Amino acid sequence: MNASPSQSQPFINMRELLLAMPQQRSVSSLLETVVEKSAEDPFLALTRIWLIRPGDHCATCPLQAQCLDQTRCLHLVAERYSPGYAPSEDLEDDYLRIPLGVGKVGRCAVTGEIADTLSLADDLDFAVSKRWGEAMQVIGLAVLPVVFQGKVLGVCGFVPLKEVDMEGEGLFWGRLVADHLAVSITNAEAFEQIETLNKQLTDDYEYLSEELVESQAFGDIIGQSVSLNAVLRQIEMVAKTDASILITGESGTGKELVAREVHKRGPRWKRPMIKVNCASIPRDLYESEFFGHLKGAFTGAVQDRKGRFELANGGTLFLDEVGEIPLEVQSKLLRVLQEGEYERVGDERTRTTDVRILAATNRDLKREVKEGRFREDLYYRLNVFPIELPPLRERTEDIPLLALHFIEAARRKFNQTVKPPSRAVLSTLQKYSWPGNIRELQNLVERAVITSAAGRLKFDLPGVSEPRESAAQPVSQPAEEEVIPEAEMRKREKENILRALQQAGGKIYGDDGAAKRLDIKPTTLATRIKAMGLKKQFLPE
Ligand SMILES: Nc1ncnc2c1ncn2[C@@H]1O[C@H](COP(=O)(O)OP(=O)(O)OP(=O)(O)O)[C@@H](O)[C@H]1O
Repeated sequence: MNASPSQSQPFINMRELLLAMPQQRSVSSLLETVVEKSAEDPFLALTRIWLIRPGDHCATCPLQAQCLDQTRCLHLVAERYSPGYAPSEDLEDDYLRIPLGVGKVGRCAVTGEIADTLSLADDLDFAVSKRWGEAMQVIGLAVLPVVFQGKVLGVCGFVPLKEVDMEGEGLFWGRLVADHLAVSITNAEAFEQIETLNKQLTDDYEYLSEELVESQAFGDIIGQSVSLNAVLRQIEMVAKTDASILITGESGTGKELVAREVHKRGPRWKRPMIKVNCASIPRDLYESEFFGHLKGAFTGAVQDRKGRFELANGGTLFLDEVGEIPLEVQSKLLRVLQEGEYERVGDERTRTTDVRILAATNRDLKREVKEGRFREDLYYRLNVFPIELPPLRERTEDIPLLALHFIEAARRKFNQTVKPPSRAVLSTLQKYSWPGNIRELQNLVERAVITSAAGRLKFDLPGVSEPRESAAQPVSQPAEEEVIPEAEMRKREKENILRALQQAGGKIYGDDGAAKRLDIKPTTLATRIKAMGLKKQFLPE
């Protein structure tokens, strides 16, 4: 039993409670606060709160016939016994749901009026256990409606001890708590709604941004060859990490394009990707280019200048033609890559930077290492994840697509009307060996568009007589690949999601959830499920 409350001041906690209530941002924390603070009051044995909620057991409720509203009833949403008053045995649980209009609590919810508090027998009607009440010698159950702007939200029940003047001071505090509770519930519900809407907005935003990225996925990188697809998969895999990447391949194979794609899809996409063309820097200016300089540090340093590492801080630094960096600069580069520290030329102050390094070269860096022209430790630093771009002659399937892509781009750029090339022309383009790779193809197409007469493209392939336009059909589609209509795509996406949900037993989150199987974020999946109206079928109620 509780220590005698006679020395304590009744309802002392209630003042604190009144201050704490409006600060709660969720209904559950609010209810917890009320019952917790009330339980600390030495004059209360038990506090219970019921709120009106949709009826969930109406069909099996034994009191259904007496219920005045067969769709809603009072749900016990919070309760707390004061220390020393907890029942030692399992009690009947009739009070978990109370029909509107039934018993003292149910009547209070209908009339919105404070019920008489001192009749023990009635008090215990469907509200607290009679056995427990008698054993604890409580005087009854004070029942107060929780009313906001004339609408009854629920009922508060306080079980006071004998010492309490429940008709006077007790009633006063009880009323204050119930009234504050009504306002605080309404506020907390509004907060919860705002939170839900906010979350939904964030999810929608995330989803839409993802959709946008997906719709632009590799939008700039054209090609469907097996070797290019392998590169695209590598990009997809590594872009999300912060790993350094060494992109190798002949000149004009798209190394810079790949670097841009990696940056765009990486964690630093909001910050810039700074490019340094290491082949175009004069030998004695490398340091200044990388790390910056102070005014007067050398002849020509007329003002302070930031280096590329400083500019790229927080973002990505793309070291193009990295194999051209002289040995003496390589050690300084290694230091900044290892420790993130560097000094501007002419400055003693050590600065720090945080950059993701993407490097590209058309040299065989391994051989450069072997022959002592490239530091081995730097090579391994840069080559955490290698991506090798195949030359165009090894992916000739991509040539028609690329040619059409460049024709369209050049047509718009130079505002020219051109006829699509015939299959015969595309086939000739495919047979050419393209020493200059995609850049060469692009240049050739641009020239053809500029010099086209009456819309007829004239490709000037070195060493090849002019490819003849046959009378055959012009090619509008480069390959015989199936084009899937939008509605069909949506259908397939929906089926795929359903399949994943079925396999995951309706579970979205977690390692065995559907989102993992689809390799998308659970929030994204949840939004899609909602948008596709799949919720009812697959989500747990
Ligand atoms: N798969 C592709 N789809 C569309 N355009 C491409 C593709 N690959 C390369 N290009 C285009 O070809 C040109 C050369 O590409 P890029 O500059 O990325 O090559 P690179 O390998 O970095 O060349 P270099 O070694 O000379 O620096 C660019 O205009 C680029 O946009």
